[in-house]
Amino acid sequence: MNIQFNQVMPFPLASISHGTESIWGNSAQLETGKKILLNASSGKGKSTFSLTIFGIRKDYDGNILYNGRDIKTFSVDEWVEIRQRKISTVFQDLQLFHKLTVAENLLLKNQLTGYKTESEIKTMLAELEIDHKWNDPCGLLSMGQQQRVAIVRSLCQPFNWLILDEPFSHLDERNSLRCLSMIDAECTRQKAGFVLTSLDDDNRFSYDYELKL
Ligand SMILES: Nc1ncnc2c1ncn2[C@@H]1O[C@H](COP(=O)(O)OP(=O)(O)OP(=O)(O)O)[C@@H](O)[C@H]1O
Repeated sequence: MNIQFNQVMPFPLASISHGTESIWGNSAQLETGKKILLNASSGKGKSTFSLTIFGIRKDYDGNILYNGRDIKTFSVDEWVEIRQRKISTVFQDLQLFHKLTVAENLLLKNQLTGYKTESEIKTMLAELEIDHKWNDPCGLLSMGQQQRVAIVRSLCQPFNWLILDEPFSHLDERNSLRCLSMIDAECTRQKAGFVLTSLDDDNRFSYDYELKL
């Protein structure tokens, strides 16, 4: 699924200056299957980008097209289908249910499409060294552990695009690399692309290209 940004300018960002390379106010293409770094300093709109592309924020001029269709024209049912099968996300606030256990958070998501088996989900947790938290409420996990749960949850569905908003901000280098490798493997398996937003350049991975805000 191609995603096209045409002269998109979120209202809160209209009054600050953006470089000629910025997505904001220009044209930009997210090409099917590409692995993209979106690098921008604090306050330039990384979270705004993630919420806008997912149809949660609509306060912008210009338009965003999925395969040529303006996302502002999608019905509620179409958004349900897109969010279950086309685009997966890890937002900065993670959006985990704090009172539910790790198992409940993951299985609740997974049962929408039955994409993974329980054993596959446990294997992913084990690879990220949080399988021992299976029965613990998410609210009692450290922020880095919660980030890892949210990353695993984002992989428990089919998708064409994975949007990750600063997903490693609480993770050490070793865990960041493990997560990156898991994300890369799942995207490759699904022939999907991802956009990973970051405050800095990231030389740990060979991204297909970089976008700026
Ligand atoms: N819902 C909103 N209504 C009005 N202004 C907003 C809204 N959300 C964000 N902003 C403003 O838009 C600008 C960009 O915010 P955003 O959170 O997208 O930046 P960011 O690049 O993700 O920042 P950080 O790296 O610090 O997380 C900020 O000035 C913020 O105050």
